[in-house]
Amino acid sequence: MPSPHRYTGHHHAGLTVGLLGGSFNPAHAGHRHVSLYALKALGLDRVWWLVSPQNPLKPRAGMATLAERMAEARRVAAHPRIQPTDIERDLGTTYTADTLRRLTALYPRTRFVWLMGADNLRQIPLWQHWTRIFRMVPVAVFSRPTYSMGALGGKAAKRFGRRRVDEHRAKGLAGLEPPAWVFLRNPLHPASATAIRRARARGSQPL
Ligand SMILES: Nc1ncnc2c1ncn2[C@@H]1O[C@H](COP(=O)(O)OP(=O)(O)OP(=O)(O)O)[C@@H](O)[C@H]1O
Ligand SMILES: O=C(O)c1ccc[n+]([C@@H]2O[C@H](COP(=O)([O-])O)[C@@H](O)[C@H]2O)c1
Repeated sequence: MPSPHRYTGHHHAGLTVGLLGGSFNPAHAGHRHVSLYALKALGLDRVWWLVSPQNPLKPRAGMATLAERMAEARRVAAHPRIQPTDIERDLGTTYTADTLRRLTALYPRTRFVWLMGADNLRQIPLWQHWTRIFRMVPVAVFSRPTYSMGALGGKAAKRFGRRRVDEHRAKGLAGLEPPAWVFLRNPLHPASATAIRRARARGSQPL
């Protein structure tokens, strides 16, 4: 199957696509776990893993090449509906607000949902034009060990508090007018890329 960005808009007519942006340095079972949960809970047709050329807030040191991260993401995804893509490289975007503006223009009939872990809900007020992200597409946030409480008490959750929908409406989220977001009570998954990098540096398995 070709990578998603080589499709043209009309092939995507009517599809509902979750976008999981990340450094994927490296991809791990946690990414796969939340993607499978999102496919089901949100009724998505696809999840695209947007393997970021470079997170604007993360150091370049220790970042594997995009080609290496893509290759590992393909191995880890191993599911026909989970599609790693380096489309941000082709679009020339690193800021999520820019990526979403370009994707929604390129695929006008596709319904996109932005997916992220609770750590990023906490951090998103530091992203460029972050409120535009909430105004462009519905957002689904995954529970993640240690982060969920802090995220729900954070600035983004408060700012868009009145636009939060209950999880029992998660299936309809993609069809709601943004801003609309849901906090998913998915089973927790402990994997983290930081832990994997540390373990690899020590030559051991992550705990
Ligand atoms: N175990 C997990 N549970 C829930 N969400 C996760 C999990 N791992 C990653 N995510 C989410 O997936 C997206 C991409 O994650 P990313 O590639 O940054 O991995 P990471 O493990 O958070 O990396 P790092 O430790 O380097 O920050 C982010 O929105 C992140 O919150
Ligand atoms: O737009 C921004 O300013 C911005 C700042 C930090 C992170 N992001 C995006 O957030 C997603 C998660 O990044 P990461 O590195 O935590 O996996 C990824 O798609 C990044 O491009 C975006």
